[in-house]
Amino acid sequence: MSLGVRLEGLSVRYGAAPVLEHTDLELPAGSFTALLGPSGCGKSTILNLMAGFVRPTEGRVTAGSAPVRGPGPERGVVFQHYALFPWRTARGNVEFALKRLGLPRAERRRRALAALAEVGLADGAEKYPAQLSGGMQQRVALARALAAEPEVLLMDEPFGALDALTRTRMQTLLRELWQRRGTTVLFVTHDIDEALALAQRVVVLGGAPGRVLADHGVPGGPPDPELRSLIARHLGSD
Ligand SMILES: Nc1ncnc2c1ncn2[C@@H]1O[C@H](COP(=O)(O)OP(=O)(O)OP(=O)(O)O)[C@@H](O)[C@H]1O
Repeated sequence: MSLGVRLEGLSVRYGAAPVLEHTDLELPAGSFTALLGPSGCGKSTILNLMAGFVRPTEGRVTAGSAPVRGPGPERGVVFQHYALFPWRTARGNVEFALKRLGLPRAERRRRALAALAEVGLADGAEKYPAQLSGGMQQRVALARALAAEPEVLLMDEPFGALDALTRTRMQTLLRELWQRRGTTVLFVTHDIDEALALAQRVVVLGGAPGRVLADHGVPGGPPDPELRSLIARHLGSD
């Protein structure tokens, strides 16, 4: 199941300076969009608006046909820093996140174990975060988001702290999860190659206040160097 998300006429100010002004962005249900842009242009703000953590100064955020008024279990979030409870096991961390859904204990356990297996961490379920590598901890954070069976997955530089090999593995895992589940994905990254490897569409945000500078579909198949250099030009990093 998946849900489309739409930002319409969005303006956000933290204090006096606008971060976003009259921004529109739509994520069609089931799509995989990467959001690229220089530091401070408002990428996380867009993700946080969709997550319901930030309220717009002006404009509307909707998920499906419902206005977004705060966080909700249909919108899962994964950050760069996994924010796991060190005193809970991997399974305990995932189960704890399911408490707010009001599920019975046995169902929480079943879902936690299934989500950990889905991210390839069945064997690490009883380990504590300190016993897991960074990549494994990020798998737990991903399982925590997936266990609630979200229709939208909002990911803010989730692989930014991982080494190159682990990062590639996590990208493959995420692509498979998306193909299997059909969840709508927004993936914020600084890395053009990561955006092109993962997404069906790359949106480039820039300027102050931030706005959409470019919006490109990504054809499947081998990487397209022309598209890469076009996006790099929009980013000003060519
Ligand atoms: N809670 C806040 N209070 C005040 N200013 C904020 C707040 N959150 C973000 N900002 C400012 O809003 C601007 C956009 O921030 P945002 O985190 O959305 O950008 P970003 O593109 O995600 O940056 P980065 O790539 O560095 O994470 C920045 O100038 C930032 O300093």
